[in-house]
Amino acid sequence: MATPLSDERPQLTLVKETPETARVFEFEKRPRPAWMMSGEQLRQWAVYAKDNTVDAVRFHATHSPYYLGWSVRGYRRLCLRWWEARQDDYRQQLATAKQMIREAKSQPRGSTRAADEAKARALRTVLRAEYRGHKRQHWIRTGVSGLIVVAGATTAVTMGSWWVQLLLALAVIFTGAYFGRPEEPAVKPIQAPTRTSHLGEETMRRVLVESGAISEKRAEEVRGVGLPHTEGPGIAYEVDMPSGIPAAVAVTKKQQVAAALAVHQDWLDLEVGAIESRLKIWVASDDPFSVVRRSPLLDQKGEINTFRDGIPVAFGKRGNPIILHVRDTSLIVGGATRRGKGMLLANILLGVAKDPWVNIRIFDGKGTAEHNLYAPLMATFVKRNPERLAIVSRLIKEEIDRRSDLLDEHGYEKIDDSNYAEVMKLLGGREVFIVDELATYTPKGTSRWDEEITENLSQIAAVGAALGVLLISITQVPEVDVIRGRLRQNHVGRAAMKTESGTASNTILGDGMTGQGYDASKIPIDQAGRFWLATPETGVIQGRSYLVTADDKRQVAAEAREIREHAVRLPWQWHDPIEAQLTAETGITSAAGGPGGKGRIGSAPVALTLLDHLIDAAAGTGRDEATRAEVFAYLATVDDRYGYRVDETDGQYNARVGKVLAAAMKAEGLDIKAVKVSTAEGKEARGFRLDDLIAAR
Ligand SMILES: Nc1ncnc2c1ncn2[C@@H]1O[C@H](COP(=O)(O)OP(=O)(O)OP(=O)(O)O)[C@@H](O)[C@H]1O
Repeated sequence: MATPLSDERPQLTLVKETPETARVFEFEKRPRPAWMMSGEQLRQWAVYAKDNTVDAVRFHATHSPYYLGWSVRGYRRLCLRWWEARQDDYRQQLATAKQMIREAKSQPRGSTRAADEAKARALRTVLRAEYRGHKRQHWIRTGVSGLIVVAGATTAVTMGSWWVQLLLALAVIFTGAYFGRPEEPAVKPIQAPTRTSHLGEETMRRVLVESGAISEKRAEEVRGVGLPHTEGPGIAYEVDMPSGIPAAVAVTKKQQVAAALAVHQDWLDLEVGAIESRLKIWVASDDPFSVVRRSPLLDQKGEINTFRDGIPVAFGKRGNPIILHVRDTSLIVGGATRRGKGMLLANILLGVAKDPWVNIRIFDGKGTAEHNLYAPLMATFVKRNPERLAIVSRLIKEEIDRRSDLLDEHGYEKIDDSNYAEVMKLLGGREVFIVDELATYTPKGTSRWDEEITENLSQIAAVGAALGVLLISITQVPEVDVIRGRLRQNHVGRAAMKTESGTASNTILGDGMTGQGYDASKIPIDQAGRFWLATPETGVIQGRSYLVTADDKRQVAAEAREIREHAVRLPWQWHDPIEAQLTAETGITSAAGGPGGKGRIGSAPVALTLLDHLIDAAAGTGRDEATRAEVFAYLATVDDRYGYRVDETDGQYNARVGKVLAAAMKAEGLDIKAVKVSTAEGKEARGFRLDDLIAAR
């Protein structure tokens, strides 16, 4: 018995498998517009369309004076076209035929001349006939279309109602306007707008999402507050973050925000606004420190009260002046060589020089001529003399005690704006005590007095400010053995010019500052004078000092001299207890730079080398370089061998002192080559650059 076929077995068939029917391509369903699907949407659409129409009518109505102008231009263009069509290029062709006749006539008599002339004349005749025909045709076409237009218009005007006339008038204007459209687009597209110039709500949404401060789905919740507006060289704006997200989140993403805006993070300010969720942003589309600015003090005449008003020494990111209150913040300025420490000091000096109540005392450890111009104003001015610094710093410490007692005796708690004038008279002014180049004085082993100097300066920095004694220390060697821990800590204000390394930057600004983004080693090399400043009043900010030229210094020194003379505050006009004591102890004064007026004083000055003199000579020109002639002239003031001899010609003099200099340089082991420099008149000459000389030191 045959077993029944199991269900699982495939059915056998003799017919080949039928191929699958070809798939019909399926279109995606066409989406229907929302207004078709719902009455509500349709009503909205109608309102929208109506508003648009009203807007369009209003816009075009207010622009009708333009369209009338276009229309006039359009009809003029049509007339020109009509005239050109009438001429076609027959005139040109006729002119060519006439030229051909002239050329044929100019040929020598003969068969070719006659034949060429005949051919040209025949051509002219044919062209004239064709031209006449063309003009006739043109007139007929003009006549017919003109007749239709005139008849139609007359009928419409005479028989049509007012709206037909209106339509006709509009058609006339429209036709003219159409042909009279301006050839250039009326509004030129703004040229390559920078991304930052579009700072607004939309940009901020994108930027905050791209920087990772908020998620994409919350971007719509970012709201602009007020309008983006220009502030200094950039644009300022405020936005409210989505609820629950503090603005501080965006502030921590400064680098990413800067990247999203396509700017450097130094060109950007991010701050938390009046409420936690409000973000204040300021951004420039270019480096705000790439410019050089002049001190506003140079235009200010008369005396200055630096205690009350401070000194504008630099400009900030937004072009705003950075005011240094030389009042209760001792300051340390550090940075690599030629990076602008001296320029910041020059700005401070502009202010204090014109404040008659400030006793300026400078200990210049570099020994250059940088401060010589101010010498006549200075209560104390000494170059490279550690022993004298040790004495003066001790005397200033004693002066602090004297001041404290005096204030106490007279019932003053401290110096402030209300008692300023009386207290100044009582104390004999404020002290601004500047040590320019700590490395000459404080590192271990530089002199017998290094410990004493470091200790005295640390104490003055710590307690002096409250009693009107302010210390400003400068160093190009920001290393811990130069600015020993206590000395640095006691300087409340710190300014770091470009440094060689992040460690050097931290030595000035404080440990861990690079980690927070305050790294002076990252300051661009081509922006001398730029710095990070940390003071209690300013917080940590960036700035660039104003440029002060040698001429500016001269001008200010002269003004300051008058101001101080008038106020009876020039060094010899008032009793200075510190200089009196110093003279008693050492037998020599250093008021106004001492007897020579250049700060070279004392029984044991650091011996000045030839290199010191060369540096003085180059710095003294105000151009940071000196020609050989200028160097010789300077050396002649310190060494007789460089002076002119009787009967010596210029050539002989130059040859002789050139040899003396070469021999002296060799003896000191100085290997500095004379290079091309500019003279004061801008010509070329051989000489020495200050940078090279300082590098040699
Ligand atoms: N704010 C500034 N704007 C423009 N140029 C500046 C500025 N500051 C400094 N410079 C330029 O840099 C040069 C060096 O500046 P400065 O003499 O102040 O440096 P320094 O750090 O004191 O040098 P040194 O190491 O010799 O003490 C200046 O001669 C000037 O040309």
